[in-house]
Amino acid sequence: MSIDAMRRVFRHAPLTELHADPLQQFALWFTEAKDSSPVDWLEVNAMTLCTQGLDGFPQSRVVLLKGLSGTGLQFFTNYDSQKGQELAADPRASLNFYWPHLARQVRVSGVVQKLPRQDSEAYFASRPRGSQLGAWASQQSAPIASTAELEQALADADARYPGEVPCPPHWGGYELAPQIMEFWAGRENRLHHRVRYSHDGQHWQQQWLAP
Ligand SMILES: Cc1cc2nc3c(=O)[nH]c(=O)nc-3n(C[C@H](O)[C@H](O)[C@H](O)COP(=O)(O)O)c2cc1C
Ligand SMILES: Cc1ncc(COP(=O)(O)O)c(C=O)c1O
Repeated sequence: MSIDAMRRVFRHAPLTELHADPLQQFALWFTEAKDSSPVDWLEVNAMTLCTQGLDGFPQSRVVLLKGLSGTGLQFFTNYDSQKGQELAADPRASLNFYWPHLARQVRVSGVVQKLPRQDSEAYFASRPRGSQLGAWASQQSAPIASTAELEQALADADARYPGEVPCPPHWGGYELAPQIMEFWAGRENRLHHRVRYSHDGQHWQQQWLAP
């Protein structure tokens, strides 16, 4: 099939009975996405994180949602990475989830803050040893001469930490506290349902948008 002929007709559930709190609405949709996933390789917690590049160009990449609190969405990364440097310069960011099996999209924008150190350390301690060593071995986003360099750095970290692997100081989590969240449900004739929540400083307001 040619690229231009590729399209799906969405016949999924309409948007109804939205929770007053968008993070609670998100939790409901996330559970549905997880529980209805048709294949085990679909990472329903994968989300596109968009930041403002230091040169002004938007930058995006996929990260994994690793926690949901009453105040925001959490992910973990290298604080010295490109995204880490961008978030240090401008903490405003957006997240996007697309769950194709439900024809649902969630769009979030807000401000990130680093998680408390003990939360990052606790999450790091739960990761497999190989991933922990990888966090020491990789200066994420820095140029490298070859992948052999990475393998050597992994072996060095393995030798340095024969027991427990500590959380690198440059590694940890962020929480994005939403200011705007949009819930999108794919519908027939491209007349999708969209509801945008925005926070007026005190309350969440809901607004339907044209698709
Ligand atoms: C499915 C998937 C999940 C990923 N999850 C993470 C993650 O949680 N944290 C992370 O640092 N990188 C993750 N990555 C790698 C990032 O997409 C990205 O390549 C890396 O963080 C470097 O981005 P940066 O140079 O913009 O900082 C993931 C990639 C994919 C495809
Ligand atoms: C480089 C990197 N860091 C962190 C993560 C977050 O996931 P985990 O903590 O499960 O490895 C990922 C996931 O793909 C990743 O690629």
